[in-house]
Amino acid sequence: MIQIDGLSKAFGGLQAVDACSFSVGKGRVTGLIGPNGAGKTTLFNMVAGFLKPDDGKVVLDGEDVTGLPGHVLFHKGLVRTFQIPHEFSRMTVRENLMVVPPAQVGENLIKSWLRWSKVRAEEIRVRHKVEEVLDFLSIDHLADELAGNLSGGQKKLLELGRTMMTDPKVVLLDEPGAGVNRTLLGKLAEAIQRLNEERGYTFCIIEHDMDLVSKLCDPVVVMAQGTVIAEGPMHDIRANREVQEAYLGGGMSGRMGHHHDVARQQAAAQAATLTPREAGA
Ligand SMILES: Nc1ncnc2c1ncn2[C@@H]1O[C@H](COP(=O)(O)OP(=O)(O)OP(=O)(O)O)[C@@H](O)[C@H]1O
Repeated sequence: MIQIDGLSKAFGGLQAVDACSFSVGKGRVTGLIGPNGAGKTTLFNMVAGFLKPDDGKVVLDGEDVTGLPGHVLFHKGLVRTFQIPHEFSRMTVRENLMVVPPAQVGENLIKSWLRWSKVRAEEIRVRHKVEEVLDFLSIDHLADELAGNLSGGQKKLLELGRTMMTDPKVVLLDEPGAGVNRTLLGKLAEAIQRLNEERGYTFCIIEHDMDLVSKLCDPVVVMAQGTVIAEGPMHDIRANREVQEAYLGGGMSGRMGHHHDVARQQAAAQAATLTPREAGA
């Protein structure tokens, strides 16, 4: 689905992403993990068209899309979720879904604004879609709530809902689990799983919560210092010595020190330890 080939990006003297290559397979949920500062977000920004790579290629469904801007990729079915913009917090959940532009918008639709019947038909289609998304994510009860009043986890569900409005082919999720309580985390994970299994969505997910990664992602790609150091099922990744060293060595000190938080440190510690189940106990 997406081939990332030798992608590189430097910021001044810092090589944030360094000849990074891997694939995101169609119909899979690929996890992207690695210590703080490994280059994951920078890589995502290049794949989603928000940052121009210095070198390398991004191929989407056989088409070279390197350096194409985000809105062009969006129309090709590749979307990246973003936090709900500040100014949308005073709109309701339903309104937040209504205003997502359809991915296939083109001149026809713009012209059609002159033709009342087509406008009506489009509005009815969008309204149906909104109700369907609210129902799928079990957030119908929040439809008239202001987005600004939602909890962290509810906001993530709404972000996923906004993505669903565009019927994407491949979705890049940047830390869907961050700041989400356990109950909503289960709901979010289930929604991602169902979108993948029932609707064929392909996902690539950056995540620090290793439980969530084990539950959702196969394969898992590990980045450290801008390159891919391991790739495979989570079970193998946890046992991989180079991965353990990346987390315990550079990961928690030195160049990576731009932000630390407890969850990330726990995730790093977790990645380096076999759970009893995985150790065969
Ligand atoms: N716009 C920028 N200008 C300068 N340096 C940057 C910029 N964006 C990222 N970096 C640096 O590039 C390196 C990779 O950062 P990136 O955010 O991609 O890592 P990450 O793996 O996503 O980390 P985290 O898990 O902490 O979010 C870091 O050292 C970071 O400080």
